[in-house]
Order: sequence, then structure tokens, then C-alpha cells
Amino acid sequence: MTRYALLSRRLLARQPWARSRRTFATASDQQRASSDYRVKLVEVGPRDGLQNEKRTIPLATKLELIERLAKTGLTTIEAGSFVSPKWVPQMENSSEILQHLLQKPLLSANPLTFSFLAPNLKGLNNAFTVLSQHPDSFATENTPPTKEKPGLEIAVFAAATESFSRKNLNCDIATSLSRFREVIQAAKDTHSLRVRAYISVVLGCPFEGYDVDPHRVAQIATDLLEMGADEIALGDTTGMGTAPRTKELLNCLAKAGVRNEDVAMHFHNTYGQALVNTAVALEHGIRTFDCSVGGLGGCPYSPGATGNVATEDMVYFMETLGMNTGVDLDAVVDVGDWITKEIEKDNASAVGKAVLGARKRAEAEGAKA
Ligand SMILES: CC(C)(COP(=O)([O-])OP(=O)([O-])OC[C@H]1O[C@@H](n2cnc3c(N)ncnc32)[C@H](O)[C@@H]1OP(=O)([O-])[O-])[C@@H](O)C(=O)NCCC(=O)NCCSC(=O)C[C@@](C)(O)CC(=O)[O-]
Repeated sequence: MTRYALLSRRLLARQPWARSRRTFATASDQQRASSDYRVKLVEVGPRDGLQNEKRTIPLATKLELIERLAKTGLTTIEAGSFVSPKWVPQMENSSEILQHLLQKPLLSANPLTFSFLAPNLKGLNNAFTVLSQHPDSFATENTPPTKEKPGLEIAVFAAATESFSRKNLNCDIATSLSRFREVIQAAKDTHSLRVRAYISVVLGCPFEGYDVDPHRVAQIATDLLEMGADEIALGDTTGMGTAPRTKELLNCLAKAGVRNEDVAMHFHNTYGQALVNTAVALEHGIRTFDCSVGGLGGCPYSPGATGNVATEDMVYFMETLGMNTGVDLDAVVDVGDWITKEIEKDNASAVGKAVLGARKRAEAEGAKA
């Protein structure tokens, strides 16, 4: 480490945000190591974060983003989407991304898992074309991922309202579920892949409003689990979710028999409620949360929706509560700073901006001393 880097680290440790980690922590180191204090963060920046960008982002930038994220301690990264390029042009080079990830293992302290969306057999078969060229380069759900062989996951995506299903998938919910049954079965039968199943607009729909029926969400979730999905990711696509409604939804799912360990929360931060709702879900016992570096993102079929809760904000929030994310906050702040500059977007992470500001002040102090 250079003298400058050492100095900058020492100064950073004196910043209020760095000290506060200890002040707020509610768990001992021993507790933090136990599974109840461990949270899994799923980084969705390369897919959800970029899919809505109008300007074509070069393949090299997408790959560099994934490579940088892989070095931060994040272990699950949503890397692309096998959807129609007419519908979402930005995701067109997902085959090349998958190809690259299988050709050469990324540098990472931990084994990685990459996730790709596929709404139908056409998308899944496009992914299979790449997999068949690299049959021994990925771990299946029966063999844990290693540094040499990353894990792979396919994600299907249903909606909790008919209007959103039609806008996003061009079909009603029942038709989408029958397609997902085929995708889930083929993903498992052909390559033993783990499958995540999103349900969008669970706490508010851009076309039908706030009153999304939690019982309908619970029904769709149990259908998807019965089809063989390994995880249900509950999408607050519009960010309209509030703390009481998040609680009501999770209670409803629990009553329907959905286990906390099978649920992930995917909060967008459009109304600034994502971390409040995260706290409610954490208290309920959920331990898997999606986030997007720099708060990038939005859904092309949810007008006005902004990005997911920022990874930097999520890491800071969790770690100050005493939870263990395994993610290096400084490293992820660097990635957020880099990618937002690279694609010329505002950095939407409050923590990212605060840390960058603290660093600048520390550097100025260091230069004066
Ligand atoms: C589902 C479809 C494809 C139906 O679209 P469609 O037009 O009804 O499909 P189709 O079966 O009638 O086929 C039309 C053409 O598309 C092709 N096609 C058909 N399927 C594929 C495919 N998979 N990949 C590539 N091409 C495909 C097909 O081959 C054909 O090509 P043509 O004969 O005209 O040349 C379309 O509606 C679609 O791609 N939708 C995706 C929309 C999307 O990606 N939304 C964003 C992701 S979801 C999200 O962001 C929410 C989430 C997950 O983050 C959670 C949250 O926040 O809530």
C-alpha cells in the first residue's frame, strides 16, 4: 500500500461515518458471524441498473462493471437478461456477457454466482447456446460455486397485476406462469440451474395504483415455488411501498406458508422508502436483499420509477445495524463513483456521495498537514 493510501485510510477512519459503524452496531463480532446476522446482497446494477439506459453502453463497460463489483465482496451479481432486444435493446449483448464470464474466471475473494433473466424458452435457449459451448465452466445447483467455476442462476419475472404483466411481458399473468413453468423445468432438467422468480409491482402498480392484493402475490409466489423456483424476489418496482404495507405483505406470505429463507426483497427507492421497508423485512426475518451500485436503474415498463436502493446505502445501513454483508463499503463506493461517471449519471447513493465528500476533505487536510 502506498504512503498516500495509508494516510488516506487513517484519515478516513477518523470520519464520522467510519466511527459510527461501531457506535450503532447492535451485535457482537460473535453474533455477526452467525447466520442470523448474515445478509446476502444481490447486486442488480449490471442488469436492472443499466437496462433502462437510452444510450448504448459498450460491452467493455458492462464487463468492467461486473469485474469491479466482483472485487468488492459481493457474491451474487445479476449480469444480463435474455429478453427480446426489440423490447429492451440495452440487454442485447447478454450472450457475450455470459460467454465472457464463463471463459475466464473473474478475480474475486469469494466464489461468484451470476444471474440472468429469461422470460420464456426462447430466452433460455439463447442462454443454453452459450452454456453448451462451455459445459464444464459453471457450477450447477448440486455443486457449490468455486473461484474457478461460478454459479449460474436463471430469473423469471411475473407481475402481481394484469396491467403490468401485459405491459412488461405482453401476456396475462396465467400465460406468463405457464411459460415460467417451462423455463423452470428446462433450467433444472437441462443444466441443473438454480431459478429465482421475481414478482413485480407487489406494493404498487404504475397502472393500477397502490391497492395490490397481497393474497394475489402470495398465490403467485406459492405457484412459482411449486413449479420449482428456488427463491421469490418481491419487487417494489414503483417504490410505492410503505412500512405498514411491507409488513402486511410479508405476514400474508408467511400465512400462505412461504418461508423467509425463500424470499428476497427488491426495493426501488423512488419515494425514498427503500431502507425503511428493508428494516421491516429484516425484522420479519428476510436475509436476502437486492441493490444496485450508485442507485442505478429503473424499469422500462414502470414510468417514472427510479433505481434500486443503492448498494452503498444498503451496505452502510446493514453494517451499522450490526449485520454482516461481507461487502467492502469503500470498494463499492469506488465502483459507484466510477460507473456513474462512465455513463454520465448522477450518483444516487447518499452514502456514496458522503464517503466521496469525506475523502476529498481528508485529502485536503492531508495536503495541508
Ligand atoms: C417476453 C417477450 C419476449 C414477449 O414479447 P412478444 O413480442 O409477445 O414475443 P413473441 O413470442 O410474440 O415474439 C416476438 C419476437 O420476439 C422474439 N423473442 C421472443 N422472446 C425472445 C427472447 N426471450 N429473446 C429474444 N427474442 C425473443 C421472437 O423470436 C420474435 O421474433 P421475430 O420473429 O419477430 O423476429 C417481451 O415482452 C420481452 O422481452 N419482455 C421483456 C421486458 C423486460 O425485459 N422488462 C424488464 C425486466 S423486468 C424488471 O425490470 C422488473 C424486475 C425484474 O427488475 C423486478 C422489479 O423491479 O419489479
